This record gives sequence, C-alpha cells and structure tokens, in this order.
Amino acid sequence: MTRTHHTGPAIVTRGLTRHFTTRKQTVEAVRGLDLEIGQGELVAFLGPNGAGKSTTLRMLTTLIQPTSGSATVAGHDVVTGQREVRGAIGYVGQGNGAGHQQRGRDELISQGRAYGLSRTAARARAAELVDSLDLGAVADRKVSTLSGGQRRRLDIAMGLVHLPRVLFLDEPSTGLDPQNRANLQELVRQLHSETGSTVVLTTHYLEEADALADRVIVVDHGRMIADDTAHRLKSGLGDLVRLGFSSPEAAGAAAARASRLDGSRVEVEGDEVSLRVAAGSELVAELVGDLAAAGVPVARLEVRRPTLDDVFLDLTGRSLRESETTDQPDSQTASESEVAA
Ligand SMILES: Nc1ncnc2c1ncn2[C@@H]1O[C@H](COP(=O)(O)OP(=O)(O)OP(=O)(O)O)[C@@H](O)[C@H]1O
Repeated sequence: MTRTHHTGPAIVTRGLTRHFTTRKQTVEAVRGLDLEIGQGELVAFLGPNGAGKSTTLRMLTTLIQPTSGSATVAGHDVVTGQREVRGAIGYVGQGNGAGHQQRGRDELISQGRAYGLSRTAARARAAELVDSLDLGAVADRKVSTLSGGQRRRLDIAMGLVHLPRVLFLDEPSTGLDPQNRANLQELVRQLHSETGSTVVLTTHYLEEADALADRVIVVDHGRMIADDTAHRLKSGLGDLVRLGFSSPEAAGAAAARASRLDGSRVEVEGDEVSLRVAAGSELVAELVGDLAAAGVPVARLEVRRPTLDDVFLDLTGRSLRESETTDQPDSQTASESEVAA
C-alpha cells in the first residue's frame, strides 16, 4: 500500500477544550491545549487518571467534538474534515475493538474492506500485518482465545491496516504484564522507525513514556504542564542528593554550607539534608570534602538521577504514582448520551 503526504505538522491544536456536562456537574476534561506535533514524531501524553489524555485523543480522532478551540490532524480539521482525518489516522482505543468470535485474520480483512480496500488487497494487507507483527501463530484463532498481549498486538494491527500517517494508541500497554509491556513497547518503536508514521500514545506508566517517546507531554487536570524530551525534563531538575548526618544539628550546619552551592535547592528533615544540584556527582564530592573539613562529616550519601515522577512532583507538588491511586476520575461512568459538547 502507498499513502499520500501533506506537508506541515501532523497535529496542531489551538485552545482545544472539552467540557462534559452531566446532571450533577461540568467536568473541564481538557482546558485550552495548544500543541504542535511534527510528522514522524513519537509523542507520549503522560498524566494521572482523569488528566484528560483520552479525551484529547478522542477529539483528535474525531470520536467527540471539542467544546471550543480547534485541531487539525494530517492537515484536516477534526470537525469540518472528519472523513479526511479518519482516512489518515489509525486509532487503537483502550477497549479491545476486535470482535470475539472471528479469527484475527478475518478481523483484519474486514477492517481493510471498511477502509475501501478490495477483497484481494485486504487479504494481502492482512497477511503483511500478520507477518510484520508476528501474529502468525495466532491469526487463525478466534479472538476470544487470545491472551491480553496477543489481543493488544492484534488491536495495533487493526489500527495499521490502512497505513495511517498518524497512529493514536490509547494506553496501549495497560493491563499487560511487564514482559508483554516490554514486547509491545519494542513493537511500537519498531513500527515507528519502519513506517515513519507519527505516533501519539497516552500512558500513565512513567517508564513507558521515558523509554519510548522522543517527546513527553505531561498533562494534569486538563492542562499541559510540560512538553519536552524526557531527558531534558529530567536534567532540568538536576541530580537529587541525600546526605545523612549524626544529628539534626549537624544536618542544619551542613544545609547552611550546601545552600552556598550554585543553583542548589536544599531541604532539611531530621538528620537528613536533601538537595538538588546540576551535575550532582561532581559537586557532591567537593561538598563532602568541604563538610568533613568543617567538622560535619557525612554519614550516609545517595545521589540519584531524577525520574519523570520527580518532574511531575516538581511541577504539581504531588507524585504521579500517588495521584494514580488518589485522583479517581469524577464521572467516568457517565454515558455519552448524558454528555453535552
Ligand atoms: N463521557 C464522559 N462524561 C463525563 N465525564 C467524562 C467523560 N469522559 C471523560 N470524562 C471526565 O473527563 C476527565 C478526563 O478524563 P479522561 O478519560 O480524558 O482522562 P485520562 O487522562 O485519559 O484518564 P485515564 O488515564 O484514567 O484514562 C475525567 O474527570 C473524566 O471523568
């Protein structure tokens, strides 16, 4: 199969906003998102439950309309150019889209037919996908008999049938065990490098965003709070250094000296001093020597590179891992019929 290209960014959003109105309340799921994603980028939307990741994806894939603002995907407006957008994208949602009683291969062929391929072309495309996604051993089994990981691979194959220019994956590895999650990440990476498609995925797995994406867009409460490479987001924080002392007094004295370091942020808790410094390891060696000379020897020492969770904590004052368990979506069960754009 071949595909046509447009020039310009793969995705542009301007003030993209979506509210949901239920009987009880209005939820501002996405609040004024301004975004530009270039062709061929691999981007992760990272954020806790209820942050607005799926809602953003659902607007970009034309499943729901924005309340206000605008978005184009592959050069087409998501409202006025719905058909064109749908022709240009692949979407793998959170639920498994494939029917249960059909064989995987037949699902792929039906999907190809739905996208306008002839029967012969649809068969050929299905065979190609079975081969490239390593589905040979399972393609001729009923979907209902597949494992979670196999089914997820089939879902992705479904999203790729028409060689989409932009592939959206909504939490592709949720519910998979670590081995299958790693396999799936490898598959996404491989697909991205082989097809050159733009790939946008949502995740609440920090490690996934970190390992997979060229660019990480962190969202919280419907807003974008950071947008950069994982590496730059983390290195912007500096290294995290924890020093232990023999007493709180010694820790206080050490903190006073440590705060003289350029750009450091120092906190004291009991007999421990935590600080963040750029290029932590080198400065720490100096600091430890300096403290020993000043009669405040360091008893324990830990230098840690920041994680994306530290970035989230720095931006929001709470940990992404904690907000996973505490931020329950307010009205996840509300049905679409209750919803007003
Ligand atoms: N159909 C709907 N009706 C009412 N509220 C909704 C609807 N869909 C989403 N919401 C609300 O919008 C907010 C954002 O939800 P969304 O599903 O976009 O978050 P998310 O970041 O994808 O979360 P998760 O990681 O749990 O999938 C949540 O408060 C959610 O309850």
